[in-house]
Amino acid sequence: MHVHVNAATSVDGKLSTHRREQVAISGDEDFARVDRLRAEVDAVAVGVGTVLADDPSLVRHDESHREAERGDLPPPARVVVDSRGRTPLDASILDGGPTTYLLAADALSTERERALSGAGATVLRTGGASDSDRVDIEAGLSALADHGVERLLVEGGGELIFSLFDAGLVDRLTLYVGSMVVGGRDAPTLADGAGFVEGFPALSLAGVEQVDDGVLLRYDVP
Ligand SMILES: NC(=O)c1ccc[n+]([C@@H]2O[C@H](COP(=O)([O-])OP(=O)(O)OC[C@H]3O[C@@H](n4cnc5c(N)ncnc54)[C@H](OP(=O)(O)O)[C@@H]3O)[C@@H](O)[C@H]2O)c1
Ligand SMILES: Nc1nc(=O)c(N)c(NC[C@H](O)[C@H](O)[C@H](O)COP(=O)(O)O)[nH]1
Repeated sequence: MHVHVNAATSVDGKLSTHRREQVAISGDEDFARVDRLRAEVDAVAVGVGTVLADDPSLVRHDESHREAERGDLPPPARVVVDSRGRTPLDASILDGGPTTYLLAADALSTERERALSGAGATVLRTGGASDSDRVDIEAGLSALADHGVERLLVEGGGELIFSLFDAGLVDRLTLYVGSMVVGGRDAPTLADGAGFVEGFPALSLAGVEQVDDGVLLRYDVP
């Protein structure tokens, strides 16, 4: 599976405020670029932290490119990495649009699984990671591959992005750096989790361009 991570940070590397409230870091041009990226993939994923903070729908907003970019392909599926089923039953991601896969661990109760399935989620239990109750991310991506997902766009947040780097599963990173300072030692950053102390993932810079009043950085991950 090809995994493309896309996110937007402030110049000080923050994804949002210390209150974990969504900040529009991208401008119109960058949000339109993300919309086009969604057209190139089979599924768009976030962690449940992002669902709880931002309530994204992860659908394409501008369908005008769809014919040229996706042909007859169905709209991209949505994915939430959500060990215990914390996704609210009325979340926008469960709006009855494209398929929404919920990658869950053993910590998901059968009662909550039933409720989420009833609300429209396709629950894929992938077991727990060996060191936590969380979703085993490698097993989760394999389960998605079994459902035909070959190209995955991950839109955050920092916990999920760290786990993907930690597991060596990121193929490409596009990072929009908006010209603002958010600050806050507890504000989410591009890669949170436990952090690395050695074996830092090395990226290969593949492009730099100005978008809106910020900078778009493109990296390949060798
Ligand atoms: N600027 C941007 O581009 C951007 C993009 C996205 C989000 N955001 C911001 O980022 C914040 C949310 O980020 P976040 O880091 O808190 O949340 P996140 O990465 O979206 O979700 C993290 C949660 O996913 C679940 N999870 C399950 N298995 C996991 C695994 N193997 N690895 C990592 N997580 C796993 C965990 O909850 P359980 O243990 O309950 O399963 C974990 O707490 C919000 O403030 C949002 O506004 C900004
Ligand atoms: N590219 C980008 N720039 C930002 O400034 C920002 N705050 C996000 N945040 C990611 C957000 O949490 C969601 O993943 C979707 O970008 C919103 O999804 P909708 O289109 O509302 O469904 N993403």
